[in-house]
Amino acid sequence: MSIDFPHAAPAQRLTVLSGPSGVGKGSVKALIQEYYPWVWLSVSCTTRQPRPGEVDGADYHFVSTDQFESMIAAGEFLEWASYAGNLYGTPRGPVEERLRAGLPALLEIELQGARQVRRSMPDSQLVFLAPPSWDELVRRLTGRGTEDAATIERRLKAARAELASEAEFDHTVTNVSIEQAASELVELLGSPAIVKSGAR
Ligand SMILES: Nc1ncnc2c1ncn2[C@@H]1O[C@H](COP(=O)(O)OP(=O)(O)OP(=O)(O)O)[C@@H](O)[C@H]1O
Ligand SMILES: Nc1nc2c(ncn2[C@@H]2O[C@H](COP(=O)(O)O)[C@@H](O)[C@H]2O)c(=O)[nH]1
Repeated sequence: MSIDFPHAAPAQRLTVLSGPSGVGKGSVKALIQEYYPWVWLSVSCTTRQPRPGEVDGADYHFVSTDQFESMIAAGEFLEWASYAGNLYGTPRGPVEERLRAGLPALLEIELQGARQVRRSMPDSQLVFLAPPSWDELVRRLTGRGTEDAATIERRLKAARAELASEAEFDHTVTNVSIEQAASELVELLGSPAIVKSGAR
């Protein structure tokens, strides 16, 4: 069944969540998946090795560098970037399908990718997830315990540039608590779209 109200939800647009490594993007995303299941999240491709507990196809599509490069050549990415020694990209098809159906979509990506989306889809809204302080960011990134010292150093170097880019974003959400940040982000996504037939 398809319902067409005269004042149906406006055409949905893409929302991009970005912010420095360790700020809590993944944590906010996980809470949104659990408590706001109507929010659709893109699953990225990456050449990085899975962390313990990460599931292929759910957290990421873990691919080889050859596979990733073939996807670039075939134009399969909406955006992609090299970040801290690995490649990351958003598969174009699922996002475009979602937006064509008039449903909101959320990407969690780093700064270079956010800039590409801004250029190719100027209608998208860019949300910056900020840490309460630099010291807290360092604490979160090191406390996660998933990267070695050299990788943490690389990510903190990138974080300085990412923090300096905040003014390029449409909105800032400060991640004081995961629940508060998730709720502010969901507010920015707008109310759940009217679900059309066949779309979830
Ligand atoms: N509001 C918060 N308060 C305290 N700790 C937090 C908060 N948000 C996230 N954390 C913790 O900070 C660490 C980093 O969080 P997370 O992995 O979600 O960051 P990220 O932005 O996704 O990082 P990356 O970009 O490197 O993947 C985790 O150990 C997480 O539990
Ligand atoms: N440009 C893109 N960046 C992405 C994508 N998927 C994730 N990311 C970002 O990469 C870093 C590192 O992630 P991690 O899981 O290795 O810690 C982080 O900032 C992610 O937001 C993507 O498809 N494109």
